[in-house]
Amino acid sequence: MKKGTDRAVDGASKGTFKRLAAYIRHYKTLYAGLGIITLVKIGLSLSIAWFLALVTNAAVYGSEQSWPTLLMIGGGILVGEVIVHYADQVLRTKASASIRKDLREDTLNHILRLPAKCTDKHHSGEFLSRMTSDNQAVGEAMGTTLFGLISNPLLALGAFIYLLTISWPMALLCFAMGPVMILIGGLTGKAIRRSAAGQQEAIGEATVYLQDVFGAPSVVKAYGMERRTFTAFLQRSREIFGWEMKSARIQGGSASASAFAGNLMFVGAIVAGAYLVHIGNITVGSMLAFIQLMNYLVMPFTVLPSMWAGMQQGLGAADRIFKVTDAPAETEELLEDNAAVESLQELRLENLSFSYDTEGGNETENEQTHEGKGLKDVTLTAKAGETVALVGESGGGKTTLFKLLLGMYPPQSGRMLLNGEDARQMDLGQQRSHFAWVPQEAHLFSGTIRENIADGKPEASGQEIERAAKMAEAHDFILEFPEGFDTKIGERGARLSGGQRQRIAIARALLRNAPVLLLDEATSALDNESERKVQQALEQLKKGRTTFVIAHRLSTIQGADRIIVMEKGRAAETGTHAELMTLRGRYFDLYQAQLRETQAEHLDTVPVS
Ligand SMILES: Nc1ncnc2c1ncn2[C@@H]1O[C@H](COP(=O)(O)OP(=O)(O)OP(=O)(O)O)[C@@H](O)[C@H]1O
Repeated sequence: MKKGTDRAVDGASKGTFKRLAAYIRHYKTLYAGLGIITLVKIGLSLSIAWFLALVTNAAVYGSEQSWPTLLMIGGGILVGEVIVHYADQVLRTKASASIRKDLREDTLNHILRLPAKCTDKHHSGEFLSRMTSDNQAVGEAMGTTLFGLISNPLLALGAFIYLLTISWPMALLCFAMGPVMILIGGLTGKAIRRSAAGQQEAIGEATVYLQDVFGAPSVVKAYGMERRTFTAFLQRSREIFGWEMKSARIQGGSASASAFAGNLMFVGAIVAGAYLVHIGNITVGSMLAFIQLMNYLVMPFTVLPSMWAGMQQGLGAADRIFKVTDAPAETEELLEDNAAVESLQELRLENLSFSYDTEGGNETENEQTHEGKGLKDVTLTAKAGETVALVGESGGGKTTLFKLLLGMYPPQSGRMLLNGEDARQMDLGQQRSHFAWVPQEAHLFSGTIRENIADGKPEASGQEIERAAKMAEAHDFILEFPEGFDTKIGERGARLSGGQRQRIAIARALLRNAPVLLLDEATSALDNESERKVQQALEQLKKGRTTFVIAHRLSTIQGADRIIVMEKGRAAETGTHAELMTLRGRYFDLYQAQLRETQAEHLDTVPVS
């Protein structure tokens, strides 16, 4: 048993229930209706015992009730049962589904507003589990389980009161079995809760693992990872099985102990009832009613432990959901669609500094060990239409600079000025409306090509989308698909080539038409023809815009207005290609190294005749 699981179970507190009660309050009428139906259901159950006594006494002793009256009462009870069961089932499901819907929507609303510092740390599978299996568990707890927990004790109480009217010593004797049942439930309840939580955790881990595997089937195949993947999953699958068996054994033990106690009581009641009839203390009808009522008294105690476990499981799931929704969000509300601003004369960074380690909250430990994880004192100015190239070693901080420009992380010191206005004075949507970002991986969404391009500007007309596709050199290949712009591209664009995906991403950025373009160049991964097309598309995109480009091939950025060599988060060198070559520093070394590589490649490809 993992400690985390213990905490998750014990953490399912009154506070959690209070928070869920706030959701219930939105459906006061529905829950009040369900309360009434529960009472009617209990009344109907008890009336069956009463009816049993009436019919038996009519048969044995000939009572005042005529047979037609008895038939009408029986029919009435039956019709009532049908109506009440239907309403109960539908309304309980409605209650569950309503809570699940609200919670699901609130959870997504919050996840979408979480800052990058939080989303970077969590696996997307964890968020998915909160939205699906945990959501399901909470819904069940707040519907069927909650009303089961209310109606069963009420039914037992009703049966007890009725029993008192038949024979109070017997009623008290039966009720004395209650604590035995509660003891059995208490002994097993916690174990059931723990194994259920362990099971949920194991399922969560397996889901996260499978999500990674299913997300990259080609890598699994290319690296021959099938067996390893299968073996790794077997372990997880068997862990789930182990927890399930543990639950089954505990629940089996609990059920058989409860059944034994229940049967003992049942047999005892029949014998005692028969004796009371024999000595003329009660009628035969009362004895049958007594036996039926005893069922109502015993049954709740047998089902309550597993219902209580279900409630704890639901509260544990709610706790996990609330942990996500309690994480501070970066905005109060979901941002509006942030249409791009029209122009930007100047973007200026002044001594911008940022560290992932201090952002994570463990500054002292990491300050010496992870020097350079972030940005330090970056200062630069980019005017409208200028191109600033970021080059340098892997891990130098180039992507981090993009993240800060986009407001994914706040700078810890220094500032960013957009047309002289401090970005800290703007809301995040406003800040982001200055940028169009072409990430290294295209990050397309399932849906059609049209929908993906339109993500750049949701209200764009068909013509605008086609124009963007033409400028991005994507129009021709799009029309080669039978369904053209309405082609579904598959999960993350699986039906497109790498170059095609990038050109769609470029078309998306073109359509956005923002004054600053952030380009994480990934052309090195493409073949020459694709690269040429993507480069052409990029040239279109850069026209008239301020462009920040992360360049891996120095040959593509020689015309840049400014080249910045990033090293350990600092701008180690800044200048034009010519200036930096004259400087004979890091850029010069990088350039020479790439030149040698290119020449070696060229020599390798010259045919030997
Ligand atoms: N979310 C994160 N949390 C903690 N550290 C991070 C995070 N993202 C990046 N880093 C670290 O910050 C440093 C700078 O990373 P960054 O992605 O900016 O480098 P880069 O210059 O873009 O590298 P590359 O050229 O390889 O893409 C690296 O040491 C990296 O490990």
